[in-house]
Amino acid sequence: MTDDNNLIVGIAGAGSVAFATAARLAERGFQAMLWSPSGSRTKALAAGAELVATGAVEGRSRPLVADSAEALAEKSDVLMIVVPGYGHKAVMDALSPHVRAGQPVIINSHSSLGALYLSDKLARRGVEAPIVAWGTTMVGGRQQPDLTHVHVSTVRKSVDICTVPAHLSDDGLAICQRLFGDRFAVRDGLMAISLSNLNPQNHMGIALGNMTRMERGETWSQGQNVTPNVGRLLEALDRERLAIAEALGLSVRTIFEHFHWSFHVPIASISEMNQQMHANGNGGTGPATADSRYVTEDVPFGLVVTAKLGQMTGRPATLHQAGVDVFSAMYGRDFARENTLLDAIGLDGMTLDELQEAARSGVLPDDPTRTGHGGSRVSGPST
Ligand SMILES: NC(=O)C1=CN([C@@H]2O[C@H](COP(=O)(O)OP(=O)(O)OC[C@H]3O[C@@H](n4cnc5c(N)ncnc54)[C@H](OP(=O)(O)O)[C@@H]3O)[C@@H](O)[C@H]2O)C=CC1
Ligand SMILES: CC(C)(CO)C(=O)C(=O)O
Repeated sequence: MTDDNNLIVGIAGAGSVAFATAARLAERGFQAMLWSPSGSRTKALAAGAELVATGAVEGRSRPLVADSAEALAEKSDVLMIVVPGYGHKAVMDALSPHVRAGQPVIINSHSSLGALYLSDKLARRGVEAPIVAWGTTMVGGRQQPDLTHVHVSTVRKSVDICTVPAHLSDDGLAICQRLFGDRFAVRDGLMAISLSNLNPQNHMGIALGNMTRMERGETWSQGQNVTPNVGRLLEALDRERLAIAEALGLSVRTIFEHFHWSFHVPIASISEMNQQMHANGNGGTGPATADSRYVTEDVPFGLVVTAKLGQMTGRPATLHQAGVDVFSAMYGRDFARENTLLDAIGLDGMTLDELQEAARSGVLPDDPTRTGHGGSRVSGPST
């Protein structure tokens, strides 16, 4: 790997978090390179415009732009996948033929056991690389319509991570700390990280409580509208997630820790913490459309997974499942069928033991019926 000043971090994605991450990397002295499938959001940057960051990260930088997934992988020392869950499979399919042995890939943030899909694809090429799954993003933010400006709402104090395969954990942690500093909590593997993304449960309560605002395109404060009843729903959803983690013997962050570490407010009830964020000017703005990733990403790629893990561990997540059913009825869609990653890894055909072993090794059990099954695995990783 090259010196810090020459280290290139290739970001697959060009949305809010991709821009905010590029700005944060520049602030820390690293060169970011962006690529996204359509290329539409990187046109201004490719034409020479500076990326301007305001808020929790302030500064101007010049991220490079790659014109293909192949170029991004070839020119980068480290890769980051920074698109919503519904884009993970497509981006992993585009990148995986080009990932080199040992080249770290950070999934920012991890969704739906996607690290397993990617690592199994690499194993089939005989390639082994540290795939680092993050429970949430390091930075939050909103891309502005001119596509040269990002408002960064927060730099989190702590992000939960794990590495697949597990024996590369030290490498995974080292690259994260080198890029972003000492802001990581290593959790006990991919099952823990899969239970550490709180956005699906939080966005479920927020979207249910404010659906008419979203549908009518209103501008509304998200934090202020985590009212006592919405806050209690979020806390109840959290207890379901924690019960699954407990059944698996795993320690994961609580919703109280999440808001404390992410938004720097003292621990209180979830409604009170959100009111404090609002008072601090950091409560965020809720979605102004029903076509929001709070539902279209978080229901199929978040709630569905937690509900399945609840079934597998004998700790039914009835509120999470109710969320899947209620949003499916509201939207006239079957969100349970929209998760392409779970089909591709064949989760429905796996036992809990098989899933836990795959989460450690990064290799899926052989199953020719799986949609992502891509032929024989090459034996032994290449170097
Ligand atoms: N924004 C925030 O503050 C936070 C975000 N997150 C999470 O971070 C992740 C990224 O969020 P954010 O940056 O806000 O999302 P955006 O909607 O801004 O991401 C847009 C990017 O995703 C790409 N994309 C969208 N759909 C697809 C698809 N089907 N296939 C391939 N690529 C696709 C777009 O490609 P193209 O450029 O081609 O249009 C674009 O580059 C999400 O998982 C989100 O839940 C978590 C916490 C906070
Ligand atoms: C809903 C909220 C504020 C908390 O999960 C979030 O979106 C985040 O952590 O970025």
